[in-house]
Amino acid sequence: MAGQFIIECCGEVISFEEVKKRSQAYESHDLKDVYIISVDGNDFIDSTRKGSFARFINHSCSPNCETSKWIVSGETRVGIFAKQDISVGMELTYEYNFEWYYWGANVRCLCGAANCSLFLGAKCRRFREYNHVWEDGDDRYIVVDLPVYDSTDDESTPVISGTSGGNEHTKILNDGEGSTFKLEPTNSATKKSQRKPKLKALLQADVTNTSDDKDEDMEEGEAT
Ligand SMILES: C[S@@+](CC[C@H](N)C(=O)[O-])C[C@H]1O[C@@H](n2cnc3c(N)ncnc32)[C@H](O)[C@@H]1O
Repeated sequence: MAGQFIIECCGEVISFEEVKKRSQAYESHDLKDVYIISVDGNDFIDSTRKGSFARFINHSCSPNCETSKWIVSGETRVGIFAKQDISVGMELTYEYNFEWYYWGANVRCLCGAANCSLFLGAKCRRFREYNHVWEDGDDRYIVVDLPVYDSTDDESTPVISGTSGGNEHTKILNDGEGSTFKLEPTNSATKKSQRKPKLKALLQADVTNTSDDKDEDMEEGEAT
């Protein structure tokens, strides 16, 4: 049912400084998936090593769920809520609003939506600045020669530091732009000089709906 609470995003609550350290560590372990959500730019939820099942929800450009921040007993919590009626067996998805803090391999979006942006984070400013060339008098982008990571290439789940079921993350930030655009693969000679891929993007909860002082129990307990 639309508006229904589904699950809380739980994990380790960490600072941006810690996000940077962990992102580098995850990168060094060749962990490609991102499991870090920005709560407010200061606090981040990292569910790479521990967290709720929300960590397994994939992104879609046409999602059936959305994230929402709630203040519960003075503490900011992030929940996943249904945007529409969802039938049993349907995959849950939400819009990641990926943002890039560092340049890295681009992740091809596999959501399959008609309005798909083709790459995770394709709407954010840094992605566009790095990957696209503006055409004169045109507001479209041209995708240049990009390293692409396809998450379906991963056959096994990485293990981090002796923990089981480890996953990877890096970071994010919302773009706040939300413009629609078209991407055109090309081998254009206008390609920018290739920068060495370092870290990748982070993902942030869509925090458009903050509900204050709701003493709602979101069932999953406190973030660890
Ligand atoms: C929070 S995890 C989602 C769960 C992850 N797919 C898993 O199996 O553990 C986020 C990562 O999943 C992958 N992912 C999520 N949505 C995707 C999409 N629409 N297209 C491609 N990869 C996606 C990306 O690698 C992303 O960094």
